[in-house]
Amino acid sequence: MAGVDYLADERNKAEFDVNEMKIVWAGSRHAFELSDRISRLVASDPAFRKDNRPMLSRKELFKNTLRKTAHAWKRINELRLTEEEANKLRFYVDEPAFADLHWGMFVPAIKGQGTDEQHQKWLPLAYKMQIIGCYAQTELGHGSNVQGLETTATFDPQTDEFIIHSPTLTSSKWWPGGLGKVSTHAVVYARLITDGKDHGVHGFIVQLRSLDDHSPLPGIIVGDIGMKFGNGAYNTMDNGVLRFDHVRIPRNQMLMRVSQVTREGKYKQSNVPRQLVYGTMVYVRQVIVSDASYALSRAVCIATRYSCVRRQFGSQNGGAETQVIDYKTQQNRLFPLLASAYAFRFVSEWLKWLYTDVMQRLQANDFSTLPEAHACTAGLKSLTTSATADGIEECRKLCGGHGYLCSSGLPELFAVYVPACTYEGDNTVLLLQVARFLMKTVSQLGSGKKPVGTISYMEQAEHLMKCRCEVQRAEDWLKPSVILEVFEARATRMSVACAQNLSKFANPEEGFSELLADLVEAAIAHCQLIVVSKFIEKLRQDIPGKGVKQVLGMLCNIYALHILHKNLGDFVSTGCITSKQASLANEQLRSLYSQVRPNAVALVDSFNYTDHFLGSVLGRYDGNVYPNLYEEAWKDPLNDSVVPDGYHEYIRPILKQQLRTARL
Ligand SMILES: CC/C=C\C/C=C\C/C=C\CCCC(=O)SCCNC(=O)CCNC(=O)[C@H](O)C(C)(C)COP(=O)(O)OP(=O)(O)OC[C@H]1O[C@@H](n2cnc3c(N)ncnc32)[C@H](O)[C@@H]1OP(=O)(O)O
Ligand SMILES: Cc1cc2nc3c(=O)[nH]c(=O)nc-3n(C[C@H](O)[C@H](O)[C@H](O)COP(=O)(O)OP(=O)(O)OC[C@H]3O[C@@H](n4cnc5c(N)ncnc54)[C@H](O)[C@@H]3O)c2cc1C
Repeated sequence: MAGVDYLADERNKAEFDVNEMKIVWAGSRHAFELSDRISRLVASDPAFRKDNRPMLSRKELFKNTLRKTAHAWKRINELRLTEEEANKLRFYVDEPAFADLHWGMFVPAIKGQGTDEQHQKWLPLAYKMQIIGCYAQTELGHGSNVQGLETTATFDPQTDEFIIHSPTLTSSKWWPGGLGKVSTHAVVYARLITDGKDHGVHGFIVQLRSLDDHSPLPGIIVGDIGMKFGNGAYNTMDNGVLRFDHVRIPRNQMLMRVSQVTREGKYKQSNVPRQLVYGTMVYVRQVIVSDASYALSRAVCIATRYSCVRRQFGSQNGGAETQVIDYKTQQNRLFPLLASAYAFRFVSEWLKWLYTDVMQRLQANDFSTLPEAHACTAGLKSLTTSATADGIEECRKLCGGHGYLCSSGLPELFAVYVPACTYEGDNTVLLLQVARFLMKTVSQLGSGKKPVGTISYMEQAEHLMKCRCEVQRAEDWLKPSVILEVFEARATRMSVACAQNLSKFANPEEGFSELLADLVEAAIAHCQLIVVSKFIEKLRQDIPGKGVKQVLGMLCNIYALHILHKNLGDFVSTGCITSKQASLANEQLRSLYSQVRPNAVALVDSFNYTDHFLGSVLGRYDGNVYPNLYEEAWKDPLNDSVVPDGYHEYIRPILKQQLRTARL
């Protein structure tokens, strides 16, 4: 029945103003209106259809992506979209493509590491897509260890050129998105060698393919690295392999903001930290945190709506069965994910602010906040992508058997999302960067150097090492000051314990290696504290709209108490809380689930996702799941004929043979 809203009752239960919540989720009224307009534009354009993706072969899939990307670019130009609008359009098209890397990494790498002159030359070409670029850093033999890259860029003073070379098989560039079949150019990371001296890894703009016929330039071998996890999914992207055989580029194609090579071949470093060479990664990690909130919210939206539609058991006198969302087990799995989606949204807003602030400081040669920005982007990228990948899979299970169908949208979402735990820095490797930052901070306590920003809580280390949680009743867990102190105490105690254990080793690096697992846990505790504290900070702001702040308060408490519940070992073993207080936290959590329950559908409606973007029969806005699921099944190519291809070759002979055997 078209037009019936099967979730209307759920929507009527909401205790807050959904329209105001949509604005909170989007970040501002402007952001909401823009996002709403662009999502509808994409959803109404048949060229952006995506429901056939799992059925396509790799070649068809890739060509389809090329077609969509070209169409998107056409629309962006026809409609004269701003950069913000164009980014949203690509987001709602929802198909990983070479353009993500062009806009997301190639352009930012040139902007961040290029000189003014290089900006003038390359950015206009890139902005008009007259060249298409990728970010070629990872190699077959090294990804995490950037300092271990092998590709060389050797300066030739005779010709004023660099010679880019892949000396070994393991030095082949391997993974860059957009490289395999599309990019005309790349920012290539290679060891800079002048006068026989190795100056470490630097970025170079290298042309890979002819701008006339797209063939690889002399000395370049380039191709796609092959099928990846899942059908459809990330296979729309041409992750590539690239080898150089003494390819020459002009000297002015080394990105020279951080360091320069003169005409004479002299290596000079600007008065900026060498880590700025890694600046594009910091930028993208911050974007990835924001994307985590979108990916998780999408899965949660599907699982929440479907959990209201789906009924199992509990029928009384022939009445309706129980909606599965009313089972406390379902709530205990789903509502923390709903809360996490909101928590990640708010922490990513803050991270974007932090990143912008660091960039402004860099312009003024103030590098003081760079280490914190690195630790926060690395740690939050790791925390949010791991939680999101696990959360999407949990949402699939929350949808029972139907969640396993591609038409649920969840298998593809998981397959597309899960590499986020690896790309832009393996999540464990990134947490170890946070751990280094924490150990450095602890070692400086009492030295007069004040910990600032997200680590400023360590200034109270003396208090946090011995404080006792004051919770006596379940409601005490609703006090933000109580939650903050407990999370700060846990993070401090775990870091200090690691530092104390490290100090027992004569060689600190050996100690670090031995304690890696504990260090990762301390880093997670610190990152979880950041997420909790930014949620609490958000709630201190003026948030208009009936009931909006109240329901966000519930989500904030669910996020914090669920983390506490899942990590009780940490909280109890460090003496931050007692086991009695742990059970009071659990009691409060159950009560919060009951409070959130009537608001669940409205909370996912607040994401304002179109059915096109969700791409899920189970998550449809109108909740009309069964007829559509039924109809969807018949669209499968296997159902094109009643008797399948292969019947005569393979099924019939078996059946006949069985008949003969039966007669014997
Ligand atoms: C708009 C849309 C955007 C994009 C589209 C989104 C998604 C597209 C999909 C996929 C894109 C994926 C792209 C990629 O994967 S690109 C490749 C990414 N590769 C990595 O992330 C590699 C990870 N490894 C590293 O980053 C580094 O090797 C390292 C682990 C950080 C170690 O570096 P190293 O030089 O050896 O440093 P250390 O000796 O450990 O530290 C020295 C010193 O430097 C500090 N440091 C390290 N990194 C940074 C940084 N980025 N910024 C600032 N400072 C940094 C470190 O803390 C240490 O400081 P000390 O004070 O302790 O000396
Ligand atoms: C879909 C996708 C897209 C990508 N796009 C790009 C791109 O556009 N451009 C680009 O340059 N690269 C890209 N990459 C590469 C990506 O950045 C790397 O794969 C990533 O940085 C991880 O590095 P690795 O593969 O070397 O992992 P490895 O470092 O080999 O990790 C293997 C295991 O070793 C562990 N490990 C490694 N080092 C340590 C350590 N020091 N301590 C403890 N444990 C450790 C890791 O935790 C992991 O479990 C992409 C990758 C994927 C999957």
